[in-house]
Amino acid sequence: MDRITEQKRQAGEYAASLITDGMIVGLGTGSTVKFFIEKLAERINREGLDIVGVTTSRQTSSLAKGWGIKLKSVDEVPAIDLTIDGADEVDTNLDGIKGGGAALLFEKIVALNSKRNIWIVDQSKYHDKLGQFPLPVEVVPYGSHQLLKRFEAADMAPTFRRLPDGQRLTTDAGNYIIDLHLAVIEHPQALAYYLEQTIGVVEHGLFLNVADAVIIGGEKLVVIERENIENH
Ligand SMILES: O=C[C@H](O)[C@H](O)[C@H](O)COP(=O)(O)O
Repeated sequence: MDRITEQKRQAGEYAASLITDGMIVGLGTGSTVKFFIEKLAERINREGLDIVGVTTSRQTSSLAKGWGIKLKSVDEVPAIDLTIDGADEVDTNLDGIKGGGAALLFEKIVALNSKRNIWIVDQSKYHDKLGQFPLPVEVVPYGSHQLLKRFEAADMAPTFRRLPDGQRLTTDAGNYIIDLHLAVIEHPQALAYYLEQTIGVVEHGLFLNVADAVIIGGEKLVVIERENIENH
């Protein structure tokens, strides 16, 4: 296992130790969450925990089902106690970019219906400012080429997310993803507002003020709580 994968495993497995009996748990998407789900399934079987999972993608649903985790949709539960999810980039305010796995829309819906959100990442994703990771924007297919031209005109270096065969990727909700190659995002709130006002944009990958804590794998595991951040 390479260093990054090992850090993902470490963060994911630690997150599984935070789940307690009776919880309704949001299950994020991605390679880090995979370690969390595997460890959680192990605990459910070994300790007989009564856990209900709420998934954020088809990929996670099939993974969790494979491990025998009981699942409900976000609309079938009163609220989610805790969601564990990955992130593509996290800054020192615990704001983040998500959607590298194209699951941003359902991830945001699950996150906003969760009492608490914890992200699990490896060290390479923790930066002073966001933007090194291209910002995913989920868009309605109709008019999406016009939207791409609009982002081009705004110097946002947009590209349609494509599958290896060159076809445009379609999300679980049937939309396209446009990735914005911004290099650095100086004003995340303003950018989020601009995208939210843009017709045709369904959702964007800026998750601002969402994570309550971030677990960073590494030689020494680091847990950063939002309430302990200076400018919180
Ligand atoms: O759409 C995908 C999600 O936002 C993932 O949580 C994110 O891409 C991180 O994935 P990974 O743990 O595979 O790096």
